[in-house]
Formats: sequence, C-alpha cells, structure tokens
Amino acid sequence: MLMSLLTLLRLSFLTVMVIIWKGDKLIDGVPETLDMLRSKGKRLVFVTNNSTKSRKQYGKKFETLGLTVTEEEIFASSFAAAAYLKSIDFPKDKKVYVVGEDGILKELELAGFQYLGGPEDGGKKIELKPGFLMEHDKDVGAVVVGFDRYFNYYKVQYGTLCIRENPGCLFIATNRDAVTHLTDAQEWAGGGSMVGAFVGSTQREPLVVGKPSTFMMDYLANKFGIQKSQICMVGDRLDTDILFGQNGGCKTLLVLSGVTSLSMLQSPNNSIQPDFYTNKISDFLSLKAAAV
Ligand SMILES: O=C(CO)[C@H](O)[C@H](O)COP(=O)(O)O
Repeated sequence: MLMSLLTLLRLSFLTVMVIIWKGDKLIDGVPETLDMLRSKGKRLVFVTNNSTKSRKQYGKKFETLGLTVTEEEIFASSFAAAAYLKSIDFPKDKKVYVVGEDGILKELELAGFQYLGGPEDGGKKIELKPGFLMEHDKDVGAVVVGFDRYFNYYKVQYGTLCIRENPGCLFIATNRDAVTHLTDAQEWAGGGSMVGAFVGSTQREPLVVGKPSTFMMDYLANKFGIQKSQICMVGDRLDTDILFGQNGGCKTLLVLSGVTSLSMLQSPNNSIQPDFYTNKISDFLSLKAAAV
C-alpha cells in the first residue's frame, strides 16, 4: 500500500478530501497529514455534501478544530446550489424556495439571489379544513432541496406547488445521500429522503449539484485551472466520494476509517472500486521519509 500512496502523492496536484472529523472530533493524525501534503506542494480542498452550513460556517468549524482552511478551499453542497444557479444565470428577479437549513440561505444571499422558505417554514402547520388551498409565490423559479432536520408537510406541499405549477421551475438537490452519520450509534435518513419526497410528489428527477454529480469537480478544476486527471479524490464513502472522483475522471483513494469497511469494499455486491485504499488518512505520514 505504501508504494501506491507514494505513486498517488507523485501524481496528484490537488487533493480533494472529506474525512476530517467525526461529529465534533478531529480524526487522529489529520492536522499533521494536511501539513505534510501542503509541504509537498499539494493544493487541498474540502468537499462535503452536507448543506446545513455555508463555507464561512465551515471555516469557523475548521478554526474551532485548530485547522487553518480558507473559505476558498471549502466546497459544500450549499455553495454548489448557489454556484449552479449563478452558472445558468438564474434571473435575479426570480426567487428560490429552500427546503433545507441555514447554509443554503447564506450561500444564496451571498450570490445575490432572493429566497424564501428554509428554517422559517420549519414550524408551519397545515390545517386541512374544507376548501383550504395553499397559495404559493408564482415568482419562484427554483426549488433547492437539501438535508433538513425540520422537514415537514408544509414544505413538501409548497415546494411541490412551485415545481408543478410555476412554468420552468427548476428542481435542484444538494445531494441524494440515502443515509448520514448524525450520531456514531446508527445511520440516519439522509438528504435523499427529503429529495425522494419531492420526486414522489412531482414525478420529476432533480438536478443534483453535490457528489457524485460532476458539477463541483468541474467547478473546482476550472477555478484552480488544473486537469481533473491531476486531482485525487480522497473519501470514505463509495457511492458519493469515490463515485464523484470517478465520474470526474480523477484518481480516487478510499480511507477505511469512516463509513466503508474492508468487507463492504470487497463485497461481491459492490461495484465501485477506488484506485487505492488505505486504513486511515494519516498513512500518508509514513511516506515522510520518502523522496516525493
Ligand atoms: O446531507 C447529508 C445527508 O444527506 C449529510 O450531511 C452528508 O451525507 C454528509 O456528506 P459528506 O460525507 O460529503 O460530508
């Protein structure tokens, strides 16, 4: 394995990483590994499908954990939603209905888009008395659906009306992750469950901006002016991280310290094979002495 990591370190210019913390705890060896990769001239960016925070809010989290990471190096799916709307010149006089948390609102605001919904709609209830009809804003031109701990029937109905009744209204998903790891005790329903509700009610498929879609990879290759073949995607999930790297034409490294175990990787039911795998991100440190 060491030989393979060495090859990787020689090849990759930019390393896209995701496995930095578990809950609010840094994974062992992460600060030293990041320092070592940077000292070898590797450019690092951090990509997450978690849309609950903006890049600025993630920046604060990195800071709290004692890591120096700039906003420019953070690519969250909250940002991807706003960047996608920018990339298609989404009209500034149209509005975005948000099913999700604060991070999406913050990024839309920064990008200069008008929005409604988000946490504010979390407490809203529907009273189904005879003749009740929910009004919706006809200026909504996009519905963005992300992970939302305050998901409710009001939001599903509101967003569904926008998608079904406003001509040309876009349906954008930050990710379709089946499960997420809100606690270390079990897996929890992920953003895919919120997106799935809208797929059911609208009979439409969303445009996904997070992993494993290629939008973020294209975006960052463009931003840093590098070839995707120079990028190595490092992650702990096969169906998001590794597929994201593969879909983007990058090298991929799976670390087994997160959600994927060796038996899952080697299961005959798994069709996603990374270029390399290793136990933990700090295995890179064993290469310290090597001439890279
Ligand atoms: O949105 C989510 C659930 O759908 C999670 O936050 C997401 O799965 C975490 O993603 P990553 O492993 O990329 O940080």
